[in-house]
Amino acid sequence: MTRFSEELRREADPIYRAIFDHPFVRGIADGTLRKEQLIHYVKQDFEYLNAYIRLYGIAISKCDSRDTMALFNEQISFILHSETHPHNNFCSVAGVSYEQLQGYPLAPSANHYVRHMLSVAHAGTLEDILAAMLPCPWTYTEIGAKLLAEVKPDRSHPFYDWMHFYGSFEGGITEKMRLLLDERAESLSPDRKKRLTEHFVASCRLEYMFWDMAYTLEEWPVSAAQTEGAGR
Ligand SMILES: Cc1ncc(CN)c(N)n1
Repeated sequence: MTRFSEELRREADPIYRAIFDHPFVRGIADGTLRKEQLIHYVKQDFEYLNAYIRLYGIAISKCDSRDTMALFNEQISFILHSETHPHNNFCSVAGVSYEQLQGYPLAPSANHYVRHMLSVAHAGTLEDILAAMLPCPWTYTEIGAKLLAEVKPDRSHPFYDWMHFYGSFEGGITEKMRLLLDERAESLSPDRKKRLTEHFVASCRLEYMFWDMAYTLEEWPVSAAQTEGAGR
């Protein structure tokens, strides 16, 4: 029997392929990204990952098993203590400190992505949350694996650390989230599965837009009079 998550992946395949071909991802492969693009990405991704930690918090509040609570708790630690490495890789190539890039407001596409996941999480069940959160690790796992296989970077490549970090995700959190979702999807109606597919596809589209936002240095077209706070 085809896994439900396999059906999701198939549905979103054109979006995955567009992400692999996106100029930001190609720029990681060939090391040609500009300093401003790396800086914009890190500013936005720092806030995005803060929101992702909050999503795990909401997911924990909707869990019925200790094992799943423990998994989400571990993932919060992973973001706090390990997912800083790829950010530090971009910062060192851009020649800026990580601390300088923290606390900025979310740009339109990043804001859209975060709002999408948070609204699904607040209104939905654990399977709604898993469907909306899954493209985050899944697309990066595939990008990392593809870039490692294609570029075979040596230590002199500026994004060696980034590629190795995400290229070694395989079988980790993506597979664990898929198993949780597949297990729960077995008892769901076709209408509920359709809804989960919509959450998943929307997050895949927003992954694409996040790369585009970083590449084009997307900002709000008009600024506000007051100093804006972080992307909460
Ligand atoms: C936008 C985004 N998507 C996914 C990942 C990988 N956790 C990330 N750091 N940022």
